[in-house]
Amino acid sequence: MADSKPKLLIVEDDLGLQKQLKWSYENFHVMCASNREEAINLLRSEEPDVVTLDLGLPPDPDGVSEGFKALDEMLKLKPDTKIIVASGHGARESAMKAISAGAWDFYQKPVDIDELHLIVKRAFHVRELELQNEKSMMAPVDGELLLGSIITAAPEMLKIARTIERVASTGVSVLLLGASGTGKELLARGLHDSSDRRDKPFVAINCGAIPENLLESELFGHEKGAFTGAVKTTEGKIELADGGTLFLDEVGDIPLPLQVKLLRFLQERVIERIGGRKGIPVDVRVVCATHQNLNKMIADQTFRDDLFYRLAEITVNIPPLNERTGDAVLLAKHFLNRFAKEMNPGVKGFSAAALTAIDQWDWPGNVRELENRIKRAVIMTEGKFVTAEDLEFTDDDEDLLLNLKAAREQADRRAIKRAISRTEGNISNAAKLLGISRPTLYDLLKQYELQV
Ligand SMILES: Nc1ncnc2c1ncn2[C@@H]1O[C@H](COP(=O)(O)OP(=O)(O)OP(=O)(O)O)[C@@H](O)[C@H]1O
Repeated sequence: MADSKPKLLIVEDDLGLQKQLKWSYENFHVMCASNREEAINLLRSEEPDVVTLDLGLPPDPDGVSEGFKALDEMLKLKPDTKIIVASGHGARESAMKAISAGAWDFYQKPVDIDELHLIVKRAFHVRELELQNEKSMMAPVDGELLLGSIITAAPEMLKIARTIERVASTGVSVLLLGASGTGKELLARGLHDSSDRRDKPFVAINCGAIPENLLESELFGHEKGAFTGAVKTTEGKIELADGGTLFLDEVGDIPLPLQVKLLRFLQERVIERIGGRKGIPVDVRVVCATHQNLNKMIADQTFRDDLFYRLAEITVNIPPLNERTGDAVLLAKHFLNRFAKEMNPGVKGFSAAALTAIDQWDWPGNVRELENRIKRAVIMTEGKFVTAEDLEFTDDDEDLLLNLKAAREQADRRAIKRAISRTEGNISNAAKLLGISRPTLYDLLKQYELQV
């Protein structure tokens, strides 16, 4: 009968110990090998996820050469196998060497069955997380792709996408309101791509990034010789968008005199280049965005209300990333997938702690911040899994944690990590430093998915 229990391979030449170990693992499908050859055969045929490996195997039972050969061969055959090596008393050096050769963990002989049990269970647990992570990385995100390129599963965003789709083929002007990095430009492009103007240009201009004295020429263009430096006639963004969509980002930054000129264009649909004498008819759909409060600007008379009504026939409020349930993690996986493919193919996913941190972070810079953090982490990480440290969440951000439980967890994690690094990975001493028992420390390591 097929056994669906996780598979554990015990490589041990002491048959008495082999039997004793076999009996102690009821929850796993245990198989045993007494030498390297048997071990490799079982690895090939059974593909166990976790292996415990005694380094002292025949024909070199008192040395470590045969054990290291077995370790190397197994990792070459199946690199994701979690191999836990046993080292003789005082053989810390070979244990370290094994870790640097790719072993997952080590334990010291004589065997403490309970301790080994915890190490084995943790290895299975991590392997399972890796598998889940890999599976979700492979899953296509198309189901969550809206308007061609917007990734979301949050009901608020689904509603926005539906609104945009619905207004896309009408001619109405759309104003997108949202903080920086929330995806305003992406939505504007989505609107263009869903409209019947999709085969014509989509032209974006960030009105806040262009000095006031150049903005008019950027928008309306200029004739040769219109001003010093105007060496040739240049079309403005409005003209370049003819037939298509013009995206005016940070529209609240347009100075008042230019607001008048823009309003005139929207009424008459004709532009005049700077220094030009003839009107040029232009057919564009205008989509605007801003992070500013235009109603307040209207009250302060820094934004014209007649222009506002022209630009904002429909207003869409885009929520910040931290108000879109589940989206931070969804987007993080998407970006990791993309950047890993482009820049660091060895990266397979996030550690569980990193995912928790992503979920809890406030994301003041919204999707742009998320994208940048993930990109940096994928480039910098040294392992297969991006950790919370790789993402550079700093200490001052504690107050952004979700609740007291999360704050306690973070404090626990820090104290445990510190104790472990101070005792150079010695669990017994780390437990003493922390004033807890060794099994409690193992439980915590498991609970927080920390690696020694
Ligand atoms: N839902 C999303 N799915 C995938 N990528 C996204 C999403 N939202 C934003 N992005 C990406 O995040 C980055 C920032 O988005 P975008 O430039 O559209 O934001 P914005 O609100 O226009 O920012 P700003 O106001 O600062 O100009 C872009 O690289 C964009 O592709």
